[in-house]
Formats: sequence, C-alpha cells, structure tokens
Amino acid sequence: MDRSILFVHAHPDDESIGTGATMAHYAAQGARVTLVTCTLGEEGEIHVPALAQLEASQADQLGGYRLIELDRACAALGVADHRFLGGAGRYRDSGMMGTPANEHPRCFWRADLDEAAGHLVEIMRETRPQVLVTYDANGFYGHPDHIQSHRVAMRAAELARAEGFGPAKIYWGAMPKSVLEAGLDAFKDSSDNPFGEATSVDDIPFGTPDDEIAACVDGTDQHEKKVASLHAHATQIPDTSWLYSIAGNFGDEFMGVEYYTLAYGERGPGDGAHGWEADLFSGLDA
Ligand SMILES: CC(=O)N[C@H]1[C@@H](O[C@@H]2[C@H](O)[C@H](O)[C@@H](O)[C@H](O)[C@H]2O)O[C@H](CO)[C@@H](O)[C@@H]1O
Ligand SMILES: [Zn+2]
Repeated sequence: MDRSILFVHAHPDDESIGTGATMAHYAAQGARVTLVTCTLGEEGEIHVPALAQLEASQADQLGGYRLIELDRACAALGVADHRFLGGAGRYRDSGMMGTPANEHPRCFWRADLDEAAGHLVEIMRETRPQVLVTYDANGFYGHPDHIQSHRVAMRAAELARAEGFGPAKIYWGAMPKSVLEAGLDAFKDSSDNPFGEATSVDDIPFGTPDDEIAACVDGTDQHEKKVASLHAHATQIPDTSWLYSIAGNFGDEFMGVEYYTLAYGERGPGDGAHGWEADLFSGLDA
C-alpha cells in the first residue's frame, strides 16, 4: 500500500506545534504527507519587533509573511506537499473567540461548511489519504479556526466516504493527562509556568484521559526537525517560548512524541499499558 496521510490545520504554526514530529516521521518513511492549512494567520501576534508593523491593524501583511514561515517549517519537516484550503488567502484568520475579527466577512469561522469541505474533498480525491489528522470538536483548545478546521475536515471525510474514497482512519491530536500532570509538577514553582495559574490538570482546557488515547507516535528521532520548524514560526513562537523551556525540562521526548485519539475507523494492533498504536496506519497495510 502506498501510504498517504493528510493533516488539516487552522493556522501556520499549528502543524509544527501539534504534529511536527509525526509529519517528519512519515515523510522520512517515504509516505505521501499532505498538509492543508485553512488560513494565513493574519490576526496573529508578532514576536519579531522588526516586523511589528505587519500586524492586522497596521499594514495587515502578517498573513503573507506567515506563508513564508510555513514554507520554511515544511522544508524543515521534509513535507513537500502543502496547500491552503481554497487557495492562499481564501479564508482569513478569525482571531480568538469573541474578538471583532470573528465578524470579518472572509473569516474562516463564517465559512460555508460544505463549500469549505468541498475544497478539501478535491484534495482527498487527488491524494487518497488512508489516514486523516485534525483536531477534536473543541479544536483542542477552543480557537474558532481550530473548531472550524475540525468541522470542515470531518464533513469532507463524510462527503469523500459517500464517493468511495474517504480516509479509513481519522485521528484527533490529543495530550494525555499523565503528560500534563508531569508538566504541571515540573513547572508549579516556575515563573515560566506555561500552565498559568493551573493547580490541577482539570484546570487546563485540554487533556485526555490516558485510556482514551489511541495512538502514540514516537518521532523522537525527528525532534530536531520539529524544533527547526518551530523556530521557522518566529513571529508566533519567540525563542523564549515555554515550548522550548518545557522541552529543556523533558528533553527530546517532549518534542518528539505526539498523541492522538481515534475518531473514526478500527483501532489497529498496539502495545504498552493502554495498547496504544505506535503507527497511525496500524491495521491498514495489506
Ligand atoms: C497556536 C495557535 O493556534 N495560535 C493562534 C492563536 O494565537 C494566540 C493569540 O495570538 C492570542 O492572542 C495569544 O494570547 C496567544 O498566546 C496565541 O497563541 O490565535 C491567533 C489569532 O487567531 C492565530 O493567528 C495564531 O496562529
Ligand atoms: Zn492555530
């Protein structure tokens, strides 16, 4: 079987933060890895002072710059096939939930679901992914573009199935509560606490019980590519980011191991305490 996997993400940087090691892992294996990013990230922060005037309320050029950052990140991960949903600039970054950017006429949060899903079905028709990776219904942490990416990806898979070429397995990025627990302990006395005021994993708006996790992809041997892809997104992820400090505390494993729940399809053979699959294609290779 020629392996093909499709990742659907909301903004430039999500692919590296959430699935960078997994993408590098399968690209290195020679699988067809396709990334679809739904917006250009026009409403993002800018952590590079020299670029500050690109922001939405000034030159409004951040989207064009993040397109370049994403190109660099994909090169670092070894991912050659990257597309924007509906073409670059079709859907605008909607901003955080409840902000005025949610009202922009072209924002992704206001997109027509079937029209947006139709763009993704065309890509599925071409690449025929056996595996689809996106976010859960909360978009992992509740950002409107992440929630919409979930909705569009799941609708596209449903439409593709109706035409006989939908992905056999659909995964949602996840973080086991046991991993969050370990992180909380490591940072509870730190001024650089990425968990803010959280005193328990239940205070954190994401996290999945370990027995609900279906797959754990160990891309530790790809962790340097993930770090390089994060650095490519310098406007969003400053060198002082907690992502790097937590990696410093936990080492290569933090950057290299990524977790998923299985939203659709049959769980393949797994191992360890919870029988987690080590391969997202588990059970599919003929
Ligand atoms: C990882 C991710 O989805 N980033 C989004 C997010 O960025 C957040 C936003 O700028 C917020 O104002 C900050 O406080 C927070 O730290 C950022 O993570 O939302 C942006 C606007 O929609 C988006 O461009 C960015 O990619
Ligand atoms: Zn995002």
